[in-house]
Amino acid sequence: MHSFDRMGRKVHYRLDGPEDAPVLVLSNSLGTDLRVWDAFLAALPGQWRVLRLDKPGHGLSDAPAADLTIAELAEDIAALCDAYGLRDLNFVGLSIGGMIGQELAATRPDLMRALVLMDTAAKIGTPEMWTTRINAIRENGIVSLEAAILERWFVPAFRKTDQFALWRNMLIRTDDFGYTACCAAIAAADLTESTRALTLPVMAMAGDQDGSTPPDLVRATAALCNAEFHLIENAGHLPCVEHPKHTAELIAAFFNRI
Ligand SMILES: O=C(O)CC1=CCC(=O)O1
Repeated sequence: MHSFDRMGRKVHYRLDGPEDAPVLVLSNSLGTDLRVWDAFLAALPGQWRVLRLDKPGHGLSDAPAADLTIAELAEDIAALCDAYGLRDLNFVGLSIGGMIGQELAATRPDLMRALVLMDTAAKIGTPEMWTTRINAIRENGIVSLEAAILERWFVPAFRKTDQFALWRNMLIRTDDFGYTACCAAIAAADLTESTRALTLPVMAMAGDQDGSTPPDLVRATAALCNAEFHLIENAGHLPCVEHPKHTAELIAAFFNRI
């Protein structure tokens, strides 16, 4: 368990695996912490030096003092990579984590080797949609939206498993301000032009039942940067949780092939 200081707030991160292994960076979605990758990592073929971190107000990281931007969230990762001398990143970004990956690929191409966009897009939703969500959370807390969020995250069969209650706990224990600060970052971001200009290898995937970033939205972002696209069947917004083995094998094969 480690932390580093960024603009007066502590960022929780983990760096695991052999120092000489290829570097894998895993960037989480809104309302999840770095445990969203646990089953995926257990199923991942090969050896990797794995960096994971909690966004502000998520997991064990301090909440931010103000709204965030995707650029600031990307700088958190870049600062950590610079501090450790991590280069040639194989980056997997889930949802807002994928926006952070697109931003990093555009602004710090010296760091990046390849990018996987998991259930994400160059632009997610509309500013009005995010403002509605932010206001609802400010008034009534994240608990007031949990049912709708969890329906987008998981398919009905997964919502009947024992695990489901634990993922719900992760979501509702997210700091309300940390969550809305990240919503504000998504609301303000349109990465279409910078993603269109990317030249690194990109693979995209989406759960067939993802209610947050539906397959057609992810396909459209994949088309911007000539990414191959994979549809994950019987999956919602978090296919690394619902199908850890399948997604881990697809991603390892991509990083090993390019
Ligand atoms: O709709 C949700 O809550 C899921 C989501 C959208 C962006 C993100 O990171 O997660």
